[in-house]
Amino acid sequence: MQPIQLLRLGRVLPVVVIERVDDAVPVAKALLAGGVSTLELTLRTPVALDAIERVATAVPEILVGAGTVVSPAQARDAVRAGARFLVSPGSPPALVDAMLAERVPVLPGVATVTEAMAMMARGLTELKFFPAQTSGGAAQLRAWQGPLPRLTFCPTGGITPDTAHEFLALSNVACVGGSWLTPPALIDKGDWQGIAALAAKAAEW
Ligand SMILES: O=C(O)C(=O)C[C@H](O)[C@H](O)COP(=O)(O)O
Repeated sequence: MQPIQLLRLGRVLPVVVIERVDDAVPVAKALLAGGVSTLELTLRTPVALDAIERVATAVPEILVGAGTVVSPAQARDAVRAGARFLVSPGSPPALVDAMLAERVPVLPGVATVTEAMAMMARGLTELKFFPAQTSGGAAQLRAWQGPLPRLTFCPTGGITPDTAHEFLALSNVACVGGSWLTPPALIDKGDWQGIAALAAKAAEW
């Protein structure tokens, strides 16, 4: 799969933090039930790799990737656990090398024109724009359309259901990322229907 195909799988890429590994499969099933076919499981908790493995095994219909990839070792470990794509908040060269070596779609993060140009120079044309809201929001990406016409972004960071449409209206945005589909309060309560309902709203975009 090419990165552009990953970005076009849906208009929203859920960013999920799993604290208890037993929550991983029900969260993935709830997102799928709501019509969302991808999820980015962040490597921010000790159970994250186990959670990726469980989702990859038990819910193969959803495409699970790893987010918050900040070290080369994490890129390798995540793919071994079953991650089918890799997302990073940043794009330091050694990390991007390690992510590309895994031969899965990768979305390194950029927040400036120079960072975006550095990725373009490596032949990467699909990027995460992070942190989207505080790095200039949709206006920033609109300003990049002229000088960087070949790039397509998945903005993430501070996006809400109310602001998502400003980004999705741009020709250089394929999807938006965000954690609002899987709020910790709903996960803690085991409110899988609530998560499915949030996913269903976003799946209509
Ligand atoms: O963990 C990563 O890889 C990141 O780059 C950060 C996340 O994508 C954002 O923290 C999600 O942002 P919110 O939707 O505002 O919660």
